[in-house]
Amino acid sequence: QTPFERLGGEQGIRKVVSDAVPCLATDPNIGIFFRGLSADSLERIQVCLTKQLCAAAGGPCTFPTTITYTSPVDGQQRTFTCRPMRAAHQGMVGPDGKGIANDDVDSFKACVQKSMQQNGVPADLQQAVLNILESQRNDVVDDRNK
Ligand code: HEM
Repeated sequence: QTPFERLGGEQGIRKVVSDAVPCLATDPNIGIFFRGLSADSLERIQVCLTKQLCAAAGGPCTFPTTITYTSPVDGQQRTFTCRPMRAAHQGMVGPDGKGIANDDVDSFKACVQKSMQQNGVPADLQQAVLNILESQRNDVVDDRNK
């Protein structure tokens, strides 16, 4: 079985991603970034992150890719092209005027891990997913914070 299959396919991954959102939105470190997002942006991130984890875990997805998602605002279908991690995260400005820092990535990973624990994902599989996230640290952390 691939990690993708063990995670319960795209549906299982989406569940883990969705269940991480309350943690992301209330995290003292990075919550402010997520609370400011429109409902549409929040939905897009979830679909894009699901596709990315699907691809990296051996599933039948590609990333970056164009997604179709249902807008939580009006229920209409929209398309959006998920960007590469560097393009999506560099230059973001938080309340302190700075971009994403190393400990922000730690907080992000902690929220995804908490969600995996809640969803009963086995420890070795949790580690595999965390490794996928970790491998993108350099693209996600703002160059100004290095
Ligand atoms: C390894 C860690 C991370 C991964 C894999 C990841 C993944 C993603 C993905 C797939 C998207 C959507 C791409 C797109 O908009 O085209 C996204 C967007 C975003 N990410 Fe991350 N992310 C990570 C870390 C972080 C951290 C630490 C923050 C902290 C604030 C963050 C904040 C955001 C925000 C605010 C957006 C929305 C950007 C927008 O709508 O313009 N991400 N992320």
